[in-house]
Amino acid sequence: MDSIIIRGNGTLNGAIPISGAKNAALPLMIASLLSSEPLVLENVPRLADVEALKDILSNHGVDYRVGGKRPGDAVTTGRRISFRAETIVDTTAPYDLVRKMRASFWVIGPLLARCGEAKVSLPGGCAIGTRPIDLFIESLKALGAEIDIDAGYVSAKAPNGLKGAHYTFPKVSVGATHVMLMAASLAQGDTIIENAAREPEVGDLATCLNAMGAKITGIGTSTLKIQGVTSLHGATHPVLPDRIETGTFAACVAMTGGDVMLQNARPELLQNALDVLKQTGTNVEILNEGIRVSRNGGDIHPVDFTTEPFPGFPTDLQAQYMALLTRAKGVSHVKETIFENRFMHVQELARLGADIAIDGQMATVTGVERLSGAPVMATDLRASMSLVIAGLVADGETEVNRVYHLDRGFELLEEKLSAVGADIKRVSA
Ligand SMILES: CC(=O)N[C@H]1[C@@H](OP(=O)(O)OP(=O)(O)OC[C@H]2O[C@@H](n3ccc(=O)[nH]c3=O)[C@H](O)[C@@H]2O)O[C@H](CO)[C@@H](O)[C@@H]1O
Ligand SMILES: C=C(OP(=O)(O)O)C(=O)O
Repeated sequence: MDSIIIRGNGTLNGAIPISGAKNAALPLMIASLLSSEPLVLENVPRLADVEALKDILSNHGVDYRVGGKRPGDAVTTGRRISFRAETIVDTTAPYDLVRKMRASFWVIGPLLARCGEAKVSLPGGCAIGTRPIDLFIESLKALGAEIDIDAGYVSAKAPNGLKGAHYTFPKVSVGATHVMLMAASLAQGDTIIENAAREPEVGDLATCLNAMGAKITGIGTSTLKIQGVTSLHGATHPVLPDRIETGTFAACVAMTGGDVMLQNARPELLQNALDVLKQTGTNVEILNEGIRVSRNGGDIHPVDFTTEPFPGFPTDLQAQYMALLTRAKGVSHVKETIFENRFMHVQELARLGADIAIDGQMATVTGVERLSGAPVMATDLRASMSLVIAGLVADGETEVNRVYHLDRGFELLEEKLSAVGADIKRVSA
């Protein structure tokens, strides 16, 4: 099995191109199930999750073609992929395919809306909490679906089509909002979704659906209004830049010091996280080309933050920022409110010399003078990345195992970090 070897070796300098967002690309790809015409996505990142979803969509009858980048496109890493679901050949998403990735469960929305039925295995995904599906079930029932859960599968039926409804989510859910948006786009009549997730990836999906002929208003707010239409057509849509990758590389530079331009990054997608970064003493400059992050010596200041739904601090950056704070001059507090089990990186950061105490949802991070390299492994994607960040300044060699987690969500990780001066390489055992 591959591992990543990092040697702490000083500052990072240069430029890193930001890829298309994993968490936008996945629901956009799933939206291709809603139309018999091609949905062309640009700037699709090369990630294990994208590959896994291609297999799942193929099983339903989606034909995909990978094209080159657009002429003149500044992004060198993304791809243009055309997805076409001319006919849906199978409305079942089997366990073997769905277990690899949580988002694959979301096919339930478009399959149900287009075919009147779907049978989807209960999902897998990052081991960060129990991750129930009650909000999906309740919101689809509000649209008139009949739902049955048996033998690890959710079977949904709407033989006479879905009907528009007024539904208020009792809790903000990104995935359940994606699914309800897709389902309501092809429902009869109007739907109002209240307490919808406002994450930029939800807005990206809604914008793409509108380009396909959907009628969605309120994009970017917590109230989405959808006028159902009878069919959707093809469209071309660029995947949003990855705000989590942006925040992650920003944390790398804050950790090592140096000066890096995050090309194509968009500050409005992670304002809260950039504000927290500034409080650590890191410079953040917004330029036409992207976001420039620099820190020239001096201490990392301690800071307190709490994860919250957008526009709050994203849970998907919690582990990476915690890694940064392990080297702060003083005590920081990190509160995780989205997932109940998202401190799995703490134990591994401790192996590198970090001083972190956990009490329920709160982690107290006491900065240390020095981290020292060791073999480590994490149980999820962002946790793995926190170990890479710590490894960038640790003395000696840090070996991060279970690299398949990183491959789910960080495109060309070693290439991008090596290009700005990090000593990082992948080795096969
Ligand atoms: C592929 C993708 O985009 N994944 C992101 C998505 O995950 P995902 O869409 O799975 O996360 P949700 O927003 O649904 O989860 C938020 C909270 O709601 C709870 N919940 C969710 C659904 C449900 O039916 N019942 C319920 O109780 C979850 O357990 C969690 O506590 O948003 C998360 C929160 O920003 C991110 O960390 C993930 O990276
Ligand atoms: C938690 C994540 O992904 P997933 O929802 O696919 O598990 C993530 O991207 O950090």
